[in-house]
Amino acid sequence: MNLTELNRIATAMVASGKGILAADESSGTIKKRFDAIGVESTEENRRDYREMLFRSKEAMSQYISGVILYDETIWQNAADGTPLVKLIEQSGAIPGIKVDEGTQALPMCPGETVTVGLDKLAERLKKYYERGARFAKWRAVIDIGSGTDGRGIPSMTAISVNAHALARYAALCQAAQIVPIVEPEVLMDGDHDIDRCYDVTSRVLNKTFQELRVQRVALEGMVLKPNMAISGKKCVKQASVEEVAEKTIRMLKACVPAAVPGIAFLSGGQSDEEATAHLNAMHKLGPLPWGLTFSYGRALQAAPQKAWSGRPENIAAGQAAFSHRARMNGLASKGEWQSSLEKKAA
Ligand SMILES: O=P(O)(O)OC[C@H]1O[C@](O)(COP(=O)(O)O)[C@@H](O)[C@@H]1O
Repeated sequence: MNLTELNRIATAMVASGKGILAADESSGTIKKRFDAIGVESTEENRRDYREMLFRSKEAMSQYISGVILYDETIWQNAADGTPLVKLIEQSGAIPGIKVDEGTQALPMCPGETVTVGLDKLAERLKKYYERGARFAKWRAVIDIGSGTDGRGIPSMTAISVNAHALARYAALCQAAQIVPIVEPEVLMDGDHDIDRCYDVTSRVLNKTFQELRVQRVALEGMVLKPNMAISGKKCVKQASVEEVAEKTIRMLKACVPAAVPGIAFLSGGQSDEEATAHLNAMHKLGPLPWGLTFSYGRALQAAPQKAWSGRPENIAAGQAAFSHRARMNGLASKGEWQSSLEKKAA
């Protein structure tokens, strides 16, 4: 393992003013997104849509540091035969790959899951590296709620097995000279308040870093992709932007060692503008010990998906919508965003 090189890539992934495009929706998730805009989820439509994003010159060259791909996409070529990975590289961004294989029900823990995909991972990573991937991603999913048997979740069992798998994955990545994005997502579904999210996320992060240490993962060669400390979607009292920023930074400072080069948030179902405003507000609380940016899926893609709607004549509009969101988030990653910039563009 060349840790200097892993650290160089991890640092580039969270460079100031840039962030990560999460375009790694699995087949089920992209179908849901396409259903919402009335587009059939065929291999060609998925390719055309993603090609549109990767050919968005302004967004890709100025505001996007890296792109997380799904297995299908990393092997796909653009309509003119250029591998999509090459389009990303040519724009100056780093290609990455989602390597988890989704979740499975966790035995003895009703309503909870464990993320799978460790079998043969070493061999898969080798092939992805040869294809150009320089980082990878694995998402663990932790739910907050009463649980199907009323005992309350998450259980320590779910937190522990997911942290163990994340660390196993991260160690395999580093051995393959690939930077692991470690993503323990605490879902914002439910009616819990921000303080419950803060407590659960803190437990999850602490356990994850404990496992990373036990399994000898070099913290200097990884990126963390966490959720923010935020109110559940159905919570009657929604925390303000300032409260989300203040509690998220307090939580991360308590749980994430400064040796980690960067943190890149998931958007988790926040609206586009909320996700931008929260990241921006956090930068007002600096200086921070790590790079802090976005790795958004929905909050970067909802607008371009709508503008495109599967029509070739809408490609320019889709790219303009993507470039706008990328620019807004790029500014937020420096604390330089203002809501008036959104209105101006509209
Ligand atoms: O399709 P999956 O595997 O459920 O992944 C869901 C998505 O969640 C993410 O981790 C975060 O996306 P969001 O910003 O939309 O929450 C993406 O990288 C990924 O595409």
